[in-house]
Amino acid sequence: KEKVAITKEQDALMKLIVEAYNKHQIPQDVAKKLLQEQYSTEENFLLLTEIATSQVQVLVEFTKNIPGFLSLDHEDQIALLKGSAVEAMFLRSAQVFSRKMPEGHSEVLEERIRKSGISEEFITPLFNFYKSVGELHMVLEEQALLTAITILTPDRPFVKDQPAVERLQEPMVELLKKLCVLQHPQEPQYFARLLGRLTELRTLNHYHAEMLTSWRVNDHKFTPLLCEIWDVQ
Ligand SMILES: Cc1cccc(C)c1Nc1c(-c2c(F)cccc2F)nc2cccc(C)n12
Repeated sequence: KEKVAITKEQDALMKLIVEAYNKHQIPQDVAKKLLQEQYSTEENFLLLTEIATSQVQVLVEFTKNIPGFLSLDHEDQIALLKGSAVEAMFLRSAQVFSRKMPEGHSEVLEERIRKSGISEEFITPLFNFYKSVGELHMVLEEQALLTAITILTPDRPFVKDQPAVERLQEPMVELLKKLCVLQHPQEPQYFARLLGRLTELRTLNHYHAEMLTSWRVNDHKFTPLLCEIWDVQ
């Protein structure tokens, strides 16, 4: 059985990805509002809009720090960001929700999400996904790599040079595979379970698009950044 070891290059790549992933957190003032503002549906939706906007900013900054991303064709960079934003945000919010939240915050956030005018048909898959990510107990390196792999998905709409994106994604998948073997030796199928989450993520794109439309129909206001990344309004 060959010894699985991380090469020097892989270790350097991992450090870059984790550093980028750690660099950007949701601003503290938004997290503080989570506990202070009152609970009206309007207030909750405004708060979620603020969190979503800061998550898009965090996503853009993280993506720019993925080695090689900025050397891709500029239109492909935009296509990858727009194509992966929902999945990357679900992943990050699932990780924040299931792990990073200070005691009791996740209950408050859950309450606000449930009382923000979002239809039940979206709430259920959202929390099912949060739960399934929480159960994986991913380490930070796995979270950061999985997010980078999601962003570097070659077959997003309008991506012209897919092989160039594959060349960036491939080494990350290889590295994640090794990491899973090293971090979860007693669970040989762990890597497959992680990739299974990516498949589940893709189904959430559909729910998110429906949710955006229903919000627009009810004349909910978004921020310019949310309008830009999801081509609304
Ligand atoms: C921050 C948040 C956390 C949990 C659930 C929700 C609904 C939100 N908020 C939004 C999300 C979103 C996200 F930011 C992360 C995960 C899944 C998401 F649906 N997308 C959007 C798009 C327009 C407006 C908002 C309020 N919004």
